Amino acid sequence: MNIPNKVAYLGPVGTYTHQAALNAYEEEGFQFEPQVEIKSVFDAVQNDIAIRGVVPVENSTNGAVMATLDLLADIQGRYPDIVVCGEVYFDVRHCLLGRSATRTESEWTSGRSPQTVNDPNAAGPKGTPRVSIKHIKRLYSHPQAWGQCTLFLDTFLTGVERVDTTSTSRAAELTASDSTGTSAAISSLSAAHVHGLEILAEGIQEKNDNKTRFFLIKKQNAQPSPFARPEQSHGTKDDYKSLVALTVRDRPGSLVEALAVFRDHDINLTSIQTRPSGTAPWNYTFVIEFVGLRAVQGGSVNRALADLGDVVEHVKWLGCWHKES
Ligand SMILES: O=C(O)C(=O)C[C@]1(C(=O)O)C=C[C@@H](O)C=C1
Repeated sequence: MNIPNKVAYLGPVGTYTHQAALNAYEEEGFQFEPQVEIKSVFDAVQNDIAIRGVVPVENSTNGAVMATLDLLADIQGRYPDIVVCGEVYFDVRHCLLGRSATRTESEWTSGRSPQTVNDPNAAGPKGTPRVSIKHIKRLYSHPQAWGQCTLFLDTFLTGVERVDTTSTSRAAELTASDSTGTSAAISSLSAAHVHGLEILAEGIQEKNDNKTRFFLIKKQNAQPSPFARPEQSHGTKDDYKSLVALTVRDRPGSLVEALAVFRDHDINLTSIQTRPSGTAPWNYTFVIEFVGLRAVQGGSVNRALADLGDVVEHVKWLGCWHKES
């Protein structure tokens, strides 16, 4: 029998999402399938190519990952079955990866590492380049990473062209393919190894406690997988979080009415993100996360969902999961 056991993640190998996916599922015998963009992870899960997906949703320094919120809110109805079934927090420690100016072209192509890479004494103060980076003319990274490294970029790489990439590991891949050695990527230690790049600077993110939260997604009502741990088998309802996306009617007080439903059912909200709904200019979708577990029948979450149905224009259930912090 062909048992689906694939986990789709934002690739290529070496992204932070890949590392989060390994943390979540490595022990369970899954196969890991890199995807080019966050949307492709949703496509793979919706189309049964993968049984689980892993996507970034929020960074502690730079805020929400808009692409993920928009795909979850799914205004075009392309992902009707996708729900969140878990979360993973991952410490994000960015590096500047590239080639040092002192290396000759033949050293770059032979893959020989210069001393700076493995020399523990080579690192200067936190975030300071280990070698001269004056030769860097182009920087690649995922847009989320720019906002996590503002101080480093403003201090050492001001005025250098920035090119957005679909992920930080893709940024490292593009840097590795630049034979002039004048490109650099903001990426991970793991991507440095995967793409054979030097670590020009390490720990260049603004905050020491920089973390990204990732969502684990699946299809609602998917058959339980023999590979996945049961997701809702432990703790009380306060150990779970739930997610909905809603649009309210265009009239005074409509958002207040929606929020009052959560209060009336004693439900504690943990975040509200606002996104353009896509239906008309200045019309918004609210992605709302709260403490609570949705029971099969009854319970405060089901009662709140029923009441929300009476006061909002549209509400989409987006899943519940055991909270990890
Ligand atoms: O590009 C990666 O490596 C990713 O996994 C994506 C992502 C994100 O979108 O937030 C994940 C962690 C970091 O915050 C930067 C980028």
